[in-house]
Amino acid sequence: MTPQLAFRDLTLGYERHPAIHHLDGTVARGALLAVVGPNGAGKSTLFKGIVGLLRPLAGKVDLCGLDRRDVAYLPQVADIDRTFPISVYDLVAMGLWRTSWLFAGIGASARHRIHHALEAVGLTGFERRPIGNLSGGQLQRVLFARLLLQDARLIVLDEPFNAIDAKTAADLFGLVRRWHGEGRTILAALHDLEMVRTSFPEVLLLAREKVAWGPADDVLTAANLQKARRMCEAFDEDAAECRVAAE
Ligand SMILES: Nc1ncnc2c1ncn2[C@@H]1O[C@H](COP(=O)(O)OP(=O)(O)OP(=O)(O)O)[C@@H](O)[C@H]1O
Repeated sequence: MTPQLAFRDLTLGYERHPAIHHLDGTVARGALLAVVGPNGAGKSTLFKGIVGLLRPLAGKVDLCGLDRRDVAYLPQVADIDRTFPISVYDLVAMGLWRTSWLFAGIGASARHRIHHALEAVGLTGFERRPIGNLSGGQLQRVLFARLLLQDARLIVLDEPFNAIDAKTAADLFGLVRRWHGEGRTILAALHDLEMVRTSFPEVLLLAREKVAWGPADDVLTAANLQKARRMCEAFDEDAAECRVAAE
């Protein structure tokens, strides 16, 4: 197995209070990994650590030689400021930042790619709409169009199918399958365990630390899920500070 991402004794947290403790493990190149766990288990925190929005309190996230620009991130829709005055077209075009210099303008080939990305998510005709006027599902489609343009090797999706209808979820999961078929490495935080069981070969069950990691059927047992719930409920929000790695 060729590793694409590794956690090495990784501790992440806020104001030095740990939210993820001493996580170790390796994600293979081309993996399709679901990250599951109760509310507050640390899934979003882990993803923020992977994409560099959160600096480890201890340990390390190893991208195994990948440039950060080769990592694409879909934040939770709730984290997006929908009052920001930007059109669908411009938000999707931001997916090209790796290849286009934003202030240089967008050329014909880039316009073509944006058009195709919007078509792929079923939003042709929405180009000039401000994002504040979109439904939750439409906004999620726009964010997937942006991911399409990013063309990243490692894709991190935080609750990509939350609060959207079944048709939209199925359409967007079709894109995830396509990326998986192209050999990209995908991590997705999910609450729908049925979807995880049927569609994700590998699962990491988190409860502030690793509860289990492996094939879905081995990880999603009643005993493991109960253990994760108990661990989250028992977690001390004021747990001792972790020393910063650099100290
Ligand atoms: N910006 C922040 N500042 C302080 N604490 C935070 C911050 N963001 C998250 N936390 C805390 O870190 C812990 C892990 O939160 P996180 O959002 O990673 O969990 P999650 O598994 O993604 O939860 P959910 O399923 O509800 O989205 C929680 O106790 C949360 O309150």
